[in-house]
Amino acid sequence: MTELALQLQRAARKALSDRRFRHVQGVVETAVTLARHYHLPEEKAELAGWLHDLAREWPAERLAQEAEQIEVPSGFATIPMLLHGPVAAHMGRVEYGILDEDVLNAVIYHTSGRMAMSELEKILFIADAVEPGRSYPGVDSIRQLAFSDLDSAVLRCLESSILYLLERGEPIFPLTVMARNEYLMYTNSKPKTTAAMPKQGAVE
Ligand SMILES: Nc1ncnc2c1ncn2[C@@H]1O[C@H](COP(=O)(O)OP(=O)(O)O)[C@@H](O)[C@H]1O
Repeated sequence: MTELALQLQRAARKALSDRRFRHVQGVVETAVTLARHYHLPEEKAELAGWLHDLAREWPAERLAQEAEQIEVPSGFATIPMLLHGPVAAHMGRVEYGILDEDVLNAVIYHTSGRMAMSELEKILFIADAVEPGRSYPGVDSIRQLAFSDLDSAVLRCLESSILYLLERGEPIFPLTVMARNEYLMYTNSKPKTTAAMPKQGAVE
């Protein structure tokens, strides 16, 4: 593990409850495994994993206050819980000197997803949804799908997330819907994989 990864791991340990820290460990493990599988830089996947939830346990008011001081992509502030990604990316930049835009974007969009995600963004997005601690209908088939077809796995994660939000009567960030439509179109236009498509399921 690099010194920077170690620093971020310690920061996550300090900032998060035991339960959430275990989730973050699971995300790192899953993201690094996926990166290795797809021949992507494992070190970036690890950094993004340790960083992504650093502000996840901040109260909504603190996130909203912080978001006024920093640059946040448009629309995020309308759903305060989504701000934990952009806030963590800002911390990565100013407190830990992470300047890699791909790592920072993966962290910014790890909850919402977005259209045209980079491979690293997709990996963190999927890892957050399917790390070993996650349990919801369909999660096992998304886990398998992630190793054969990243885009289809992204689509299933987006749809699970949308279903979960609908069932709970929560607002849905428009970027998530736009991403779902794009990945739907994209995966429909690709030759079908043999991997089993999961049933609908909600992200916890
Ligand atoms: N695409 C989205 N649009 C709107 N709200 C969302 C979206 N994704 C997540 N949320 C909200 O943000 C909260 C935190 O999401 P997330 O970080 O994925 O949760 P978790 O604690 O399970 O990792 C969710 O419980 C939900 O209320």
